[in-house]
Amino acid sequence: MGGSFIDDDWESGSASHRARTVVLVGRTGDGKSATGNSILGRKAFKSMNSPDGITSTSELQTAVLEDGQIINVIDTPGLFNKSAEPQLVGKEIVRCIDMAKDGIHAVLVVVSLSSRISIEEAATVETLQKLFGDKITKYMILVFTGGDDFEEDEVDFDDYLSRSESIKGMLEICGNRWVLFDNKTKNTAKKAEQLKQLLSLVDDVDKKNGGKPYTNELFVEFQISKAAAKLRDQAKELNSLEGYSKEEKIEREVQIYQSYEEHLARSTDMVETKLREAATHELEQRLAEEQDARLKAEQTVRETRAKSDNEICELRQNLERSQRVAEQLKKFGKNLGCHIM
Ligand SMILES: Nc1nc2c(ncn2[C@@H]2O[C@H](COP(=O)(O)OP(=O)(O)OP(=O)(O)O)[C@@H](O)[C@H]2O)c(=O)[nH]1
Repeated sequence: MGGSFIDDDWESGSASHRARTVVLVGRTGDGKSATGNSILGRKAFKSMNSPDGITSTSELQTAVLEDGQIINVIDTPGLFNKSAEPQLVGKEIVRCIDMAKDGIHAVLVVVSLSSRISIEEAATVETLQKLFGDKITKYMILVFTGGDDFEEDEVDFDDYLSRSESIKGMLEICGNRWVLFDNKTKNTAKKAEQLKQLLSLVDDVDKKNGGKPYTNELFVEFQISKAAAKLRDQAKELNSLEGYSKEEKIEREVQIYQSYEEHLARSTDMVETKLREAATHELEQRLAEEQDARLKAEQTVRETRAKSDNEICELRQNLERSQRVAEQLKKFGKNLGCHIM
């Protein structure tokens, strides 16, 4: 795991040499690790091509780009897969926050074009929004992987984007910031161009957010737990301090350790609670949609039944009318002396 490389230029706002941290999120297998490797210019993250390629825990890697910019890239497991356990997701998010330390400059939502873009991809964006608030959407950039497949099929990409309701929804949330990536290309000019486009979007995000990376109360809570961790480490030095009894040193060490554990547990609890709220909200929303659909279906059945009742009634009236006419005709025929069936 690397660190965050904030240097002196950071405060003065010089974009050229300050470190920026981007986080890759998305469904398992959508190309997060491959995109991370394209950004870093080396095979730093294991991609699915390798036998143990499924990312199981978040990882940070750093690169110095050609123009001297330092970029920290955090690769994450499929945090928002439907099967993901909230408890594990909570721990992973806390781990990410630990790695991002000073905040996140952009959230790269990776979406593969080779699989059908589904509700699950849209859910990634929505869950992030529910978990971290609307503010996070100002940092989001959609990265579509599988650009090579698109070129082969000669499909117009803008047209493709406008045809999918899921994509349109995601684009709207992400402020229409997107880039198409081909992680398979060997063409150096193409590699450089797609990276340039992505970094330019990161620049836009940075400017729009006044150069402030994303942080929230979780980061604050985590910073406190980090401070407590520092104290815990310092506690080891207590032994060398003069003027304290052995009991006092042990008591202080226990206090410091507990403080660290409590803050860490609080950060994890906060994430878990938020995740559960998001899941409950989603469930409630789905139930409401289902109820709505059921009510509409019942209404349609009622209307259809009422319509058919009317039709039956009308048919019956027509039949009675025809019978009456037939009776009259019969009488009329008798009067005339001919036989009508
Ligand atoms: N053709 C093509 N394949 C890609 C592209 N990007 C990624 N892939 C492939 O998609 C598969 C999944 O890529 P990964 O980078 O491992 O996906 P991931 O999202 O990191 O998956 P996890 O680590 O399991 O969460 C691999 O076989 C990649 O080679 C791309 O732009 N084009």
